[in-house]
Amino acid sequence: MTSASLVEQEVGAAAAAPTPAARTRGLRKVYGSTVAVDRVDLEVPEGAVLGMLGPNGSGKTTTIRMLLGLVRPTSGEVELLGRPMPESAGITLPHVGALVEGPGFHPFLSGRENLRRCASAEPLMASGSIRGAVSEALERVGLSHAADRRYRGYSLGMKQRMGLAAALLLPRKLVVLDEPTNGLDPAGTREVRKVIGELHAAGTTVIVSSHLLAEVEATCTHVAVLHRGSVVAQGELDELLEAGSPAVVVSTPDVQLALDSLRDNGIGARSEQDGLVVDLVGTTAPYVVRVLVESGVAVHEVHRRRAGLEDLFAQLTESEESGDQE
Ligand SMILES: Nc1ncnc2c1ncn2[C@@H]1O[C@H](COP(=O)(O)OP(=O)(O)OP(=O)(O)O)[C@@H](O)[C@H]1O
Repeated sequence: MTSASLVEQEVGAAAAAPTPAARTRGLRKVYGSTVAVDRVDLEVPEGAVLGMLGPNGSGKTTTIRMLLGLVRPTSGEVELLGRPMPESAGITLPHVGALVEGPGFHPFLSGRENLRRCASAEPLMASGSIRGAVSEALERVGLSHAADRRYRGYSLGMKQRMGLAAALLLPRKLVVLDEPTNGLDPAGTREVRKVIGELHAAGTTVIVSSHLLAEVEATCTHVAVLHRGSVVAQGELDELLEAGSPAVVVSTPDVQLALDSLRDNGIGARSEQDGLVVDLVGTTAPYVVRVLVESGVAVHEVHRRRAGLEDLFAQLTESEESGDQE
């Protein structure tokens, strides 16, 4: 291959690299003596559903606010849809739907009237589409029945649904939801899950912060775990779960014999509901099976155990002197 064609190939590869929907570099926010966010390098691929996880006070909301240009970083950079924030807010934000704390609806207007006001303020909304878009958004979040009641009388969950409806008024490239299931009943939580699934299917990138690990595990393709203002893990959910605490589950009637022989060989194991869980730290599955078989243990089945998000989260955030501000 000539050097010219090599250069062409490299240029082509660089041009083909997709721009992340959101990216931060060295993001930091300090409030007085509190470092709310520190050295955060976040990368949210286009089309991903990224779950932002972290204990209370770990910096999720502050990071989201900086992404949206609502809070100016002390230092570091934010790019949203390939453009710097907050400088490009005017161009970028019409393509971004956001549910963040305190959406500021008018208490004496109905839900429908409030959403009409939001819709008329949307630069990309054609005035002839407002009526239909508002009804559709109300329907999607399950608020149609209460649409003509005053916002003031809405419950916390209904107010949360209104915020979500405002984020969904238009097709967006990116939707950012800060704790969208806060205050919602189980039906509301299921609806949020459904909405996230629909957004994902339509190719919209979603960033969602949550305390509900099961929700994140069920809805997200990627996760970023924050701890004390810093990202301690991020990437594809499946890959992170594969990498976390490798173990195999062994089905055997000879549990005690198995535990004894593994212990004698320096291998960690414990009996759990679904079988004998053997840690693969410093050992391999074939070696474990050999030890068991040579000790006379009847091995009926062996399968790899994937760590749950809850285990991974605990490993990452319950460090030594973890003084989390719960
Ligand atoms: N406006 C502010 N002024 C002073 N301190 C702030 C401000 N906003 C956030 N903080 C502090 O920054 C840290 C991170 O807060 P943040 O709200 O980003 O965390 P979080 O992960 O969203 O928490 P939670 O899960 O409780 O909502 C906390 O110590 C918080 O007290």
